[in-house]
Amino acid sequence: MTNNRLFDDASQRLQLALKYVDLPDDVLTSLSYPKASLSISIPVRMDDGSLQIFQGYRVRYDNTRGPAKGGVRYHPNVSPDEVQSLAFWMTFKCAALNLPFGGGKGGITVDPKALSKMELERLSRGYVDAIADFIGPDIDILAPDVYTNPMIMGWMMDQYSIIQRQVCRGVVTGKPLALGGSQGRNSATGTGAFYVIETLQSQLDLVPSETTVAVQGFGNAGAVVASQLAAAGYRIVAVSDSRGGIYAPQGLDIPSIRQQKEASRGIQAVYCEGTVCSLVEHQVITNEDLLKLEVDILIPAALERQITAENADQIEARYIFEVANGPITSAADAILEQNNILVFPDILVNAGGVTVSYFEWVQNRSGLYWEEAQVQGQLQEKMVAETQAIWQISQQQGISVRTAAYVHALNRIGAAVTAKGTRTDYLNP
Ligand SMILES: NC(=O)C1=CN([C@@H]2O[C@H](COP(=O)(O)OP(=O)(O)OC[C@H]3O[C@@H](n4cnc5c(N)ncnc54)[C@H](O)[C@@H]3O)[C@@H](O)[C@H]2O)C=CC1
Ligand SMILES: O=C(O)CCC(=O)C(=O)O
Repeated sequence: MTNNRLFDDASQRLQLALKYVDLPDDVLTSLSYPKASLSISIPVRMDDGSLQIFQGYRVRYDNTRGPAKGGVRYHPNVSPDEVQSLAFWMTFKCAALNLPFGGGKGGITVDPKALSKMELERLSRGYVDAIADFIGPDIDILAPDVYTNPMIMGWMMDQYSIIQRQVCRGVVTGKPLALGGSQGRNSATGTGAFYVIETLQSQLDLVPSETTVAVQGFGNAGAVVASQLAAAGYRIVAVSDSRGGIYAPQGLDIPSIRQQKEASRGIQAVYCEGTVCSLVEHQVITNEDLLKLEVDILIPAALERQITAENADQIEARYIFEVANGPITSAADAILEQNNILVFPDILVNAGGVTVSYFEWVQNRSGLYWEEAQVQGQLQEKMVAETQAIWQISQQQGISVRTAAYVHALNRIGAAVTAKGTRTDYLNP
């Protein structure tokens, strides 16, 4: 059965994992609701002089292990339910990677492609004006997510600094380098996912030259993991963006697709409108077709709920690495498991982004900036260690890798919740 609320579905993963941890009921009780949720209206003066009001949100799901941390999404489908679910996932992601953060997330219901750059800047600054009392370098730290980027993070950091009357770099990560961003943050989500796959290469019997890969979503996360896998010799046979995709069994030329895409052309246009790549024989496919391809590795890297009870039986991949947040519903998980398709979960696979965000926050606070090699080295170290730990839990306890990742995260969150106690302990010792 499909849950209508994304959050109900998300919290099922927690219920499953609770069977494999030994934690007091207080832990589950305190993780059942977000700590705080904010809904705001953002008035924006449009270029034509009219006034438009946009709806925005920020949810602080949990902050037991540290300030809340998570991105801001600009998308027409952003809703309170989606933002709360994304903040919930951030809580477990930060714990799975042992980052000293809780989980948060934000969003604005908007189609950013329909706004001019000036309108986008006014919207982003308006969002920060409206949530300024709710965020801060020790409270809740913003970052990029779908359809937001370093330029927007720069505006947000600047607006917060204007409000505080001091430069506040640590309130936003994923900033441009010129404003205190970190080397490697822009590519960190895809690179982190690549390290997860690389770490499991021998356990999964992956020989790069014989391994085919399909990637749904060719943005910050998807394009980077596709590039890294292609550079390591994997055969990327299909990629897509919001307008659809392309499939070439002999393999696609990822660097030239990236180049064209960065020049603002859709994926299909790269091949179909006579560019450098047009000689490669290919088929135009839909996003739904891409998911059903017979490939070794499927990487959903776009939005949530792409693989559901309706299409899970048609998935032919051997392994799925979730680079997007929440691309598989819990009902689909059960079907995939029955069909022996191994799923590697979002809270591990896409955690490279928030890991380098943590490095950025550390650099901002210390005032000491790291070389690219130091960032990559520390990212790799963390991704490898936590991937191995989660894989081991999964093997030892005979549970899915997703449940193992939740068990791993829950043990850390549980220790913090227990150590902190609740205020009622003082009243009723
Ligand atoms: N940017 C980051 O650091 C992180 C992102 N993620 C997750 O990765 C996923 C992608 O995010 P980003 O790459 O940052 O976003 P992005 O805005 O850079 O790219 C999104 C990509 O998805 C495509 N897309 C949009 N709707 C689609 C649809 N219905 N079907 C297929 N493709 C579609 C877009 O055309 C674009 O290529 C999201 O689930 C996000 O939450 C997770 C961790 C960190
Ligand atoms: O970099 C961050 O703080 C969070 C990125 C994010 O939103 C995510 O991991 O889903």
